[in-house]
Amino acid sequence: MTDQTASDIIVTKVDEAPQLASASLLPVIRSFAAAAGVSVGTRDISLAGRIIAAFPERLTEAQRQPDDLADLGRLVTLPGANVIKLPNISASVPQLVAAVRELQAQGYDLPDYPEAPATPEEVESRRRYDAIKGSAVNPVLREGNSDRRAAVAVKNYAKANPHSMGRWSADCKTRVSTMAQGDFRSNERSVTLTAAQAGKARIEHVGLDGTVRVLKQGVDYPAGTVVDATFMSARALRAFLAEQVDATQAAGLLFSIHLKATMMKVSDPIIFGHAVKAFLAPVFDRHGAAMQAAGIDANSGLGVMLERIADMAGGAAILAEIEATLKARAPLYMVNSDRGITNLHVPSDVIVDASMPALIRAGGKGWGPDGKAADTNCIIPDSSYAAVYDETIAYFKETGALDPATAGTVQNIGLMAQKAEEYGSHPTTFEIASDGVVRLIAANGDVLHEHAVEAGDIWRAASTRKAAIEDWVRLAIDRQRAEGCEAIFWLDRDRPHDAELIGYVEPILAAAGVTDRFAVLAPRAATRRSFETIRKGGTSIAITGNVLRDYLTDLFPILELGTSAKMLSIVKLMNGGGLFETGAGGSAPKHVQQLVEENHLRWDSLGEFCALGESLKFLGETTGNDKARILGAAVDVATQGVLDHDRSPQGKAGQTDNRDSHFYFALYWAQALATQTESPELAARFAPVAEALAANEAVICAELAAGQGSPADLGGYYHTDAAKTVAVMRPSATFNRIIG
Ligand SMILES: NC(=O)C1=CN([C@@H]2O[C@H](COP(=O)(O)OP(=O)(O)OC[C@H]3O[C@@H](n4cnc5c(N)ncnc54)[C@H](OP(=O)(O)O)[C@@H]3O)[C@@H](O)[C@H]2O)C=CC1
Ligand SMILES: O=C(O)CCC(=O)C(=O)O
Ligand SMILES: [Mg+2]
Repeated sequence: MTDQTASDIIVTKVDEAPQLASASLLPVIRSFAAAAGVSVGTRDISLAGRIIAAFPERLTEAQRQPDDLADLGRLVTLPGANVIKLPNISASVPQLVAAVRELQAQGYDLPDYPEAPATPEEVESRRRYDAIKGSAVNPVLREGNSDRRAAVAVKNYAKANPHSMGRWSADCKTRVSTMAQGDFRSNERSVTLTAAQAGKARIEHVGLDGTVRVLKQGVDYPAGTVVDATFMSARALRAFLAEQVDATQAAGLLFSIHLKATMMKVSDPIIFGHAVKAFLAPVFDRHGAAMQAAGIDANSGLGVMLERIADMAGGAAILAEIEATLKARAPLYMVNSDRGITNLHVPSDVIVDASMPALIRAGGKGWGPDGKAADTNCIIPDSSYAAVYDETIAYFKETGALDPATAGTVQNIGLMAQKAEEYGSHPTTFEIASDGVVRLIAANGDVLHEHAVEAGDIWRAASTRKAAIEDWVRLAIDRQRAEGCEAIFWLDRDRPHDAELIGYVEPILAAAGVTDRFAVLAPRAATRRSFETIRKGGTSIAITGNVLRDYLTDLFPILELGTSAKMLSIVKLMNGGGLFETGAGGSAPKHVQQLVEENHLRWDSLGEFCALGESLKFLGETTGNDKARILGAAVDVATQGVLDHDRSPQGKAGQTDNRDSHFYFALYWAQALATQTESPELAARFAPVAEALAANEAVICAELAAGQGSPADLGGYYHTDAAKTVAVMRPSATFNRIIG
């Protein structure tokens, strides 16, 4: 087989809830896979693992870890790649700092995260930490476009067992507020590169006095690349936010801001910082300079700010002013009202793809400081995609909530490969230092884009490669052919970038003779059409760019299935391999908190089961290992069994949890293998396993339940203690013995 460095399948080691779940599930997978001669390796892409790998020279031999992310980034470009990717933390600065502190406390001699690097050593540490920050993993691994949908069994289960939905009342005042001018959408320019313009481009800033400063050079754009440039005007953003602070209060709504500070790791923390400053404007007017001198950065959020101010001379007075300002303003949308954590505390606590659907599912309600649900002003500064949520809310106000018992489904084909579009733009995003002009200049000297900018503006270039676009359209054609249903390219002819994409899409559809099977609609119209289709029980394929891939694969699943954790998420790698993502959601920090408090893990591994089935079947196809294929088909049966018998985790201690669901998954998997007839050898091997698991069900369940209800010790959060984690996640000696 190809170079997977000796393993047939690689499973990523990640963070938080999915990592805890892996501690229980991976031994089952390894044990079963061995029967088909399939080896399952791991690569550590956790936040802690990536931090450790970045500072080998400061660590002991025993502490050091190789750079597994770099290794995986190489693997996914090989034809034989077969990777199961679990969700990992895309760290905001407060998360990164917390992880570093935890590792330091465990004896790792890591440098502090330098907020304001001064010495050459600090500049170097900051450079290494910046590479770890934000969404640093997904763009590296996603060497292909994405196909996310609910497996038929999962969708049918959701219809038969509909989750709760909040009610929409006609007088609901919840709304989306977005900028009308000066934002990324309004300033966008786009061009498709000619062969003459291909090569290494550069980005430069020309000051008002004519001084030229190169912001970035050697940006490699092959011919046919769609190259965009745009900027968010800081002046327009400040005016917009100030207006929203007042308008929210006048309308009697909760103030909320929804960004993607993780994936958009350069631009969105800055925008978040502007929101913190706008909300606390009186405090920043009076103490802004003093706070800045004390190294306080609003971009990291109110949480860190409050800690730091408490340490400042005269801090108590500033804290009192913050409290008074918060009282005088509109109430804030809360992350955790019991603990007083607001929307403005941490930039990565409210992430638009998950936060907006949760609010919409709740009937347009957010949580206020009083712990009660209330109508909310949802501020999404950039208007590029805000219309999707605005239209969704308008639609539900008109028609009432979606009924998951009868709703159809929206699948997604997402343009993601080769760091496509905005989600690949971090290295070419800049907070502008002074007024002037920013130019993007092609290798041949052509000025591709030019913008007059002011200090503080956020300028960025994004690119989308021809090969990635063509692959995406082909994937859409295949998917539409397989489903025979409505298929919509969510592209806006009036948006410069989308117009360039349409320039690719339409000729490819025409050449394939399938033009009539596809519609091209701007996001607002596509949103309405898709909801109308699924309300009638139909299926629609949303063919979208990278950002809408992310947003829609939480929005529709959360409304249709109650969660995006159950999504099938396949990335056909462009060089022939397969990347199987688990679910479409994140790493659920709230679940870890619950495990630590009461030893109940409500993480649902259904996404992992779906990914595992696909990965094994793919391995069977690509290597001719028929047993792997049979193992994969049996995974699908087991997944169905977990659903049919209601063995998915539930919310409260004492109910079925993640570990219980893994036992039942193993039981049904073994039974499916024991009863299949294609491989008598596998049947013979698994018959006694199935028998032993079934015979010991009561004992195993009792052993799994024994610790529930009391606190669990993992020996860490970002870097848990391996032995303690195993003890917590594999508490059934009987189950372990049978699997082992
Ligand atoms: N692919 C990736 O690598 C991704 C990583 N992330 C990262 O994840 C972290 C958290 O992001 P956040 O936006 O809070 O989103 P999450 O998806 O982690 O959490 C939102 C909520 O979704 C529910 N949920 C998600 N997954 C599951 C599951 N498998 N089983 C049961 N419920 C689930 C939980 O609801 P409830 O609490 O009601 O049970 C959870 O609180 C961030 O660090 C972010 O960067 C985010 C998205 C994708
Ligand atoms: O990489 C990230 O930060 C988040 C990815 C994500 O939300 C998604 O792919 O749906
Ligand atoms: Mg997402």
